[in-house]
Parts: sequence; structure tokens; C-alpha cells
Amino acid sequence: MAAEGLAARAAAVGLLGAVLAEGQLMAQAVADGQGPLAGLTPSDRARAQRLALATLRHVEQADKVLEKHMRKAPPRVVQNALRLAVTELAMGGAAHGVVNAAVEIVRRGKRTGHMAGLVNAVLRQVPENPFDGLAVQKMPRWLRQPLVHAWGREVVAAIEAVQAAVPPLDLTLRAGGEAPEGEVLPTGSLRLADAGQVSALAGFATGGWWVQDAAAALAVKLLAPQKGERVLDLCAAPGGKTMQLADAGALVTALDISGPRMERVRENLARTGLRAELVVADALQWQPEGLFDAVLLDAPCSATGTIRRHPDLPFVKDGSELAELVTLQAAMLDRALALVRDGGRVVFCTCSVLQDEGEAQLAAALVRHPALRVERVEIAGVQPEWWTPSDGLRLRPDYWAERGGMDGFFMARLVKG
Ligand SMILES: C[S@@+](CC[C@H](N)C(=O)[O-])C[C@H]1O[C@@H](n2cnc3c(N)ncnc32)[C@H](O)[C@@H]1O
Repeated sequence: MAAEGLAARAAAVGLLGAVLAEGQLMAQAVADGQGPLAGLTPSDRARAQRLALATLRHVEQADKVLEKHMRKAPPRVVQNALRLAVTELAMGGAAHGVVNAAVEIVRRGKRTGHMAGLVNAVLRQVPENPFDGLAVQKMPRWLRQPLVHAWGREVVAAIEAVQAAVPPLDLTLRAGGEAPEGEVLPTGSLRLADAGQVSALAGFATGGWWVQDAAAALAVKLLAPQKGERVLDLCAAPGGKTMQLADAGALVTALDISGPRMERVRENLARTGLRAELVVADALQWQPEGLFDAVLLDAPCSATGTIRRHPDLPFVKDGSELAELVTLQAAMLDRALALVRDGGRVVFCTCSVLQDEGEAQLAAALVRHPALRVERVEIAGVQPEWWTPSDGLRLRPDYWAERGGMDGFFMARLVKG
């Protein structure tokens, strides 16, 4: 087995430890300069992340396979090396390399060396297609229960099936930009089934597109910015929607509370050659010179709509931040309404599957602001059943399941009375 494969796999085991035992989000563990990816080549970093993400989509199933062969859970490194190996075997990885790597990782561990033989013995007993017949991984109770209540068990099972698969990569194309080959979705996003290294794709260097989930791309379409309009992107970083607004010809002010995240907006604008005024400030405190024609509020949220791309989230979050987020979203929506002119539009959106952060926020806003109107607009490719009875747009991960699904989002277009 190549030493390179071992480095990436050992790092993947480290990432699994950071997420599953230390409660770190994958993004934190990846960004940690002293963390599991320290010192790896770019391709090993990418491989380690891919392996760890794949394993996180199948922890429950891997544990089910392993429990048949082990009387009690082994130490963390051993357990995660086994989970990774079983997942790789299920994905069709060559048994020889997969087993040898797991054995070697455990052999090298300070306190686990004596368990290398056990790991070898267990993995040699894992059957072909080890996940066949096992139920897909369920969301945690705090998240699953409200979804069952809202949409029923069948829909929740369909969402979980989408979350178990590696998601495709969606690109939003810049008008006239260079792009790689892919499937053009009915809503206009370009979908790549197996993208590989993003920066190596055609059109990356020339700024022909940016990565943005097909569902996320609909918020700006709902706002429908016009050329020359003054538009505020109130929670802008890393800037996917800022670029869409600027590409439509709007005069964009992009605001975010995070300086480091705003750097990402700056880099994205530089790569795509698009323009926006950048402001680092708290949306709740910031005072502009005049009111805007339109405001996009992509509010901080539980991000529970993005689990197919961030399978670490259910292992790290427990729902305890939800009440605080809901309160912040309502305050931000009130602020967005204060910053738009009479007759102007506000699009409120969250990448959440929880109705508390979507449908319920819309209902509460209409009570707080009786003069507000909610508007539906025609958006190419949006199916009629995606609209709610209250004219919100509810996007679910199981929509377009046969194509790889989409992020869960809620969005609504409000007109200030
Ligand atoms: C969902 S993300 C925005 C994603 C972005 N619209 C895009 O499409 O790339 C939410 C953002 O809200 C920002 N944020 C959180 N609290 C804020 C506040 N009080 N004022 C301004 N921005 C805030 C976060 O830093 C984060 O970048």
C-alpha cells in the first residue's frame, strides 16, 4: 500500500475523532493548523476530507456491521479506523489496501498498537457490500421529530436517503462565463456529478462560475434584482449571493459581521471580476446613508438544510442554539425591513429544514408587520408544489432526489407596505 494512502487515511481518522469525540465541526478541524490535516499535501488533504465525510454518512451502519464482531467498543482511534475501513469497503475500496491501512494506523497508535491484530481479524470478516440491507443513517431526535411532525415519516426517510449519498456539486454561471461540462438544471444551475478538484475545473481561473447549491441560487432569483438598483446583502459571506446580485447589474452593498469571512467575499469578487461595496459590521447596528431598493437577508441559522454536504453537523449540534437563532433571525428581519424603502423588497431565507426558521418566521413577521405583503414570482424550473400556502418557497433535500437532491432552504419575498 502506498504511504500516501496511509497519510490521508490516518488524517481521516483524526478528523473523525475531532468531530465524533471532540465535537468539532469538520470546517474547524480542517482549518486547524495543528489539526489532523497539518503537513499533508493538497491531494491528501482533499482525500482525507472525502473519506471522513463518507464515513460520517455511515457511522450508524458501520457500527452495526462492527458490533457483530466486537463485544465492546474499542478505543476511539481503533473505532474510527474500523468505521473508515468498513465504509471504504462498502464503497468498493480494494480490501487489501483498506485493511492494511487500518491495521497500520492502529499499530502506530501510542496506546493501540496491541490491537492491530484484532483490527485485522475483524476486517477480514466484514462481508462484501456490508451496508446492504441496513437502514440509512437517521437524523438525531431533536431534528428528526419536528420534521416528521411537519412532513411525515416517508418524507423524512427520503431526506435521509439523500443525505446518505455523496452530493453533486452545483455551480452558478456568470453571464457569458466559461464553464465545465455538466447537467444544466431546470433552474439554471450547472450540476457536476463528480467534480474532483474545484480549482482545476474549466472556468475557475477566469471566474466563469462559483460553487453554489441549486437551492441557494434561488434566493436571488426570488429577489429578482434589476440593473442599477441599490441592493443590500445583509449577511453576505462567503458571497455566493453577492456575486449573483452583482452579476445581475445591481449596485450591491455586501455586509457581514465577520472580517475573516468577508475576506472570502473579497477573493470571490476578485476571481469573478464582479463588484460590490464591502462592509464589516453588525447588521443590527449598522446605519447606512440611505434606504435600499431591495435587501437580501440570508440569516444565520441551524444549517440543517446542508447536512448532505456537512454530515458532521448532526454529530456536533444538539439543537440548543435554535431558540437564540430564531430570535436573532426575527431581529434581523425587522432590521432588513427598516433598511428598505417603502414598496421595496426583502427576501428572507435560511438554509434550514426546520419550520421554526422558515414558515414560522414568515408567519410571525406578518403579525409584527401587518402592512407587509408576501409575493410569489415566476422562477424558471421552480415547481408549483414547492410554494407553501403562505407563498413561501420551501425547498427540501429530497426534491430532485434522483438527481442528487438539493439543500433544504426556506425563502420568502416580502414587499414593504
Ligand atoms: C448563511 S451565512 C451567509 C451566506 C451568504 N449569503 C452566501 O450566500 O454566501 C450567514 C452569515 O451571517 C453572518 N452574520 C451573523 N450574524 C451577523 C450579524 N449580526 N450581522 C451581520 N452578519 C452576521 C455570518 O458571519 C455569516 O457569514
